[in-house]
Amino acid sequence: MAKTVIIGTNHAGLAAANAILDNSDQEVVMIERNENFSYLSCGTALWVGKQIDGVDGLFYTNREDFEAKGAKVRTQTTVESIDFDGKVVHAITQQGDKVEESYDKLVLATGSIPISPKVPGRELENITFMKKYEEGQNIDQMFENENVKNIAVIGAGYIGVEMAEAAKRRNKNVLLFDALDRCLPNYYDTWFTDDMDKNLADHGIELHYGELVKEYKGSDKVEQIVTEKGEYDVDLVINAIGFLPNNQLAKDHLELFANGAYLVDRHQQTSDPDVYAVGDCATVYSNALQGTTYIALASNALRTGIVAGENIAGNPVESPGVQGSNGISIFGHHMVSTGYSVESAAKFNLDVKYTDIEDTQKPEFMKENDSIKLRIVYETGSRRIVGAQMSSTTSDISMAIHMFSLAIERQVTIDELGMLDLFFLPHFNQPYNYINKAALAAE
Ligand SMILES: Cc1cc2nc3c(=O)[nH]c(=O)nc-3n(C[C@H](O)[C@H](O)[C@H](O)COP(=O)(O)OP(=O)(O)OC[C@H]3O[C@@H](n4cnc5c(N)ncnc54)[C@H](O)[C@@H]3O)c2cc1C
Ligand SMILES: NC(=O)C1=CN([C@@H]2O[C@H](COP(=O)(O)OP(=O)(O)OC[C@H]3O[C@@H](n4cnc5c(N)ncnc54)[C@H](O)[C@@H]3O)[C@@H](O)[C@H]2O)C=CC1
Repeated sequence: MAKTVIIGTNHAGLAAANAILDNSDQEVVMIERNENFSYLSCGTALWVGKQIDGVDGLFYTNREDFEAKGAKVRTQTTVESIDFDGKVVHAITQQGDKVEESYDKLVLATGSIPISPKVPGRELENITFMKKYEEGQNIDQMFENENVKNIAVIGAGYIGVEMAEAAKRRNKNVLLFDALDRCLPNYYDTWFTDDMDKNLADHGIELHYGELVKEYKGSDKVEQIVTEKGEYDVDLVINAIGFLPNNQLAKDHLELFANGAYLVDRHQQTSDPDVYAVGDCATVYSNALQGTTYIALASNALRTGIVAGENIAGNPVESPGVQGSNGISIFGHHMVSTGYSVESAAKFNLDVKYTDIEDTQKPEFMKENDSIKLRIVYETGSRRIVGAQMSSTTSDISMAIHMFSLAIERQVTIDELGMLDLFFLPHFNQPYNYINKAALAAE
């Protein structure tokens, strides 16, 4: 019987395991360093910000679910090395016992690692990342402590903005830092981030943009951070300046992308045909870019896991590629985006134009009505849609961004979108939907 070993059993590894176990009778061995399975870190800010009742719902499966399907599950076991010629994985348990597993196919699902700022004083206590469940527990306890008053969040990306909101909801003084001059610069244009920055400031979060941390000071625990512009008293620092792929085990054996991610094809196969890579440790194919890139998202982890698992199970499945669709909701202000913003398109050398609309969602006579901002980004020559960004106080916009994701995948042009049949009912939208209106107004 063919045997597959999966290293790392968070979202990507679990999706791959399910796909193999559900579609074949292969032997599957799952190896995971942590004790827990399937921690949805995306719910951390909701949990530590006390918007949901506790952490329990943030785990969606457990080892028993996989053992019931016939998998051998090794938790609290760390893979130390892989013999790619002999096809053997070498691991060590928490008790120090050496473990070996041979394989026919190997799935690398080792995820990502938060980037560590190389700043003096980084070894001090009360400086943390926010990725693992244990880090969430630690932050939750720190928030509970009344002596912990001042929180510095470094990086105003997705994790940083969400953690800033969570800390504020726990009545802390929050200082949010970013190297660039605004929040969420990787996902949205200024037209959107200006609103989010106002939202953050209106809720009492101190914004320190364009301000790099140079040093952490303190005796045992961090007490101050020093930037180019000043010195601030802090009791807790949360570092959130991005992820790097965790390529430790195979970086010397496999072909890598520019940032070190395992380079994979549309079947999730690496440069070694018996080795697949999925989730945050691997590249993705971007339909907006029409090329390979790196986007660390749980949604990508799940889909890439399924693709690898199906292929290993014997069903040749090709990934349709991704758009990097994402969303954020802070103090009731929702923003969603897919593909590229105008700024990020420039970084990837895409020549684009854009069309904007600011409108109410429904006809004016409707009582409950939210305003909506929409920007559609399209390629100058081909006119295919390569991105969209939306913001509103209604979460309905999330459904619209899904349509833009499909439009990018299917290479729909801005002109085709203008005449797209979008229904009208006052409860939902206007006779001329804002999407049609924006597309028709395109240059
Ligand atoms: C706070 C936070 C909020 C987020 N919110 C969202 C969101 O709202 N939406 C979204 O799409 N994405 C979100 N993300 C990103 C998302 O969590 C990641 O993209 C996703 O976890 C990637 O899944 P993965 O399985 O590829 O990797 P990981 O989740 O990194 O899991 C990798 C696993 O491999 C194990 N492992 C690594 N090396 C070894 C080894 N040598 N031996 C054994 N085991 C090993 C690790 O212990 C880990 O369990 C968020 C991330 C964070 C941190
Ligand atoms: N809602 C969602 O979909 C969420 C997704 N995620 C994903 O998890 C991954 C990691 O998230 P983040 O760490 O927030 O990365 P990020 O890429 O979203 O943001 C990192 C931020 O740090 C800033 N930065 C970089 N170096 C810096 C430095 N030295 N000093 C100060 N600022 C610096 C960048 O300008 C950027 O704004 C991302 O891929 C993200 O998309 C995370 C949370 C929520």
